[in-house]
Amino acid sequence: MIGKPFDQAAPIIHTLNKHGYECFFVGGSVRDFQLKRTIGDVDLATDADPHTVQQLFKRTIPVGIEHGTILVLLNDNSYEVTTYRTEGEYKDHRHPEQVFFVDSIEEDLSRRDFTINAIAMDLDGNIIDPFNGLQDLKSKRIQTVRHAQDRFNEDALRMLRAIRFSSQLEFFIDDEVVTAIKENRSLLDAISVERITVELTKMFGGNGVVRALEYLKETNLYQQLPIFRENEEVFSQVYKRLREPISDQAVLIAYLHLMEPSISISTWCKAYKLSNAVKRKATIIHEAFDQHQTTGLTNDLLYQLTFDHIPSWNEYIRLAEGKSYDLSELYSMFEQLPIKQKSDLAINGSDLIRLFPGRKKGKWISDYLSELEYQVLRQELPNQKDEIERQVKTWNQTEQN
Ligand SMILES: Nc1ccn([C@@H]2O[C@H](COP(=O)(O)OP(=O)(O)OP(=O)(O)O)[C@@H](O)[C@H]2O)c(=O)n1
Repeated sequence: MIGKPFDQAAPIIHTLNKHGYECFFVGGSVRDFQLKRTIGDVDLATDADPHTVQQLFKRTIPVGIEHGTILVLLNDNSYEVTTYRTEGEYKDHRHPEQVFFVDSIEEDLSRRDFTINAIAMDLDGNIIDPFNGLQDLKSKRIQTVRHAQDRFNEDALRMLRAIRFSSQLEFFIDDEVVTAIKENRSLLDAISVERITVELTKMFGGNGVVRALEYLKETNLYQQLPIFRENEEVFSQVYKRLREPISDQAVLIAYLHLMEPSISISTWCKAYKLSNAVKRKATIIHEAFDQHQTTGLTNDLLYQLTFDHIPSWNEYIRLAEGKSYDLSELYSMFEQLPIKQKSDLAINGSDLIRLFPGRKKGKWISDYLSELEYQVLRQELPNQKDEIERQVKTWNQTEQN
């Protein structure tokens, strides 16, 4: 028994063991467990071949069967179960031409990127750690498994991953690794923008983002990144001014656009293949800034900022810091809001159902609640239960007439 996410996956290990196979937890979940961080996906490695894994479990999806990975569905969770493997020649610094299944967990661990990601753990919490990843976790060091140059030649994204982990975990990167990034940075050109975007998003959202920017500069890796590549000045602005993590993609894009207004939100979104939803949200945030600067926030924007579009006011305020708005004004605006989150509304879904016993549950409940939040936020309606109930009853009557 080592804790919830692992214990939930225990039946997979038990089943494989019962049939004579090994199976261990590997990768990020083991790393994060050792660091007492929140654990994301739990991945497993086994010596059973992918077809055996498919046969042993009722619900499976062959998500990456050619690389030995089967997704096993268990209760409400899913787990990647990958057969021990090494990777053959890489033809393009992205994908191994072929993978070879191997017999031991140690060999499997030896193909992984960093020592801190090359630790395996069993159900009792026993560790297999041939590359001293635990020691590196203690010394907060990012070091590749064996030679950095080889690791980056296999998958160039690992250069960005090193810097992303330095941000998320607030670790330093080993000198040999920094040098290898400097020397091999052009390999990143082979990597798809989508994969780069995933890493950059995690990097900018990490507590060590300032340190990550230092590494991007020291290694010149930023020169391989869309837009920064062609606009050195944009990178120097961000490098000089960004002091806090920004975890939301839209806030980040709005921020980058603020740094250099001549590069539009849609240019950023196109270059990093971000969705239209991110683009819309970034545009709203930007409008909020502009309006705030000239006329103060309108009620509509205030509503959007509070409930729909900004994950937290703190990020908005941080963004404003970059433009030196009067922050005390923003704070006091927030303090004065009659409701600061949805649950502050004096009425909830159950109250609405109780008010209209004959009415079937449905979308009308969330529609009513949204409209009420909006009116209360705009101070058109006081946040008092009796007043709100009176208002709702009038809507109901109008609908019935
Ligand atoms: N380019 C890569 C990507 C992944 N891995 C290995 O595959 C594991 C799982 O990768 P992934 O899920 O991408 O990252 P995590 O390390 O799990 O980190 P996170 O979940 O925080 O993104 C890593 O720990 C590492 O052992 C690797 O060696 N090289």
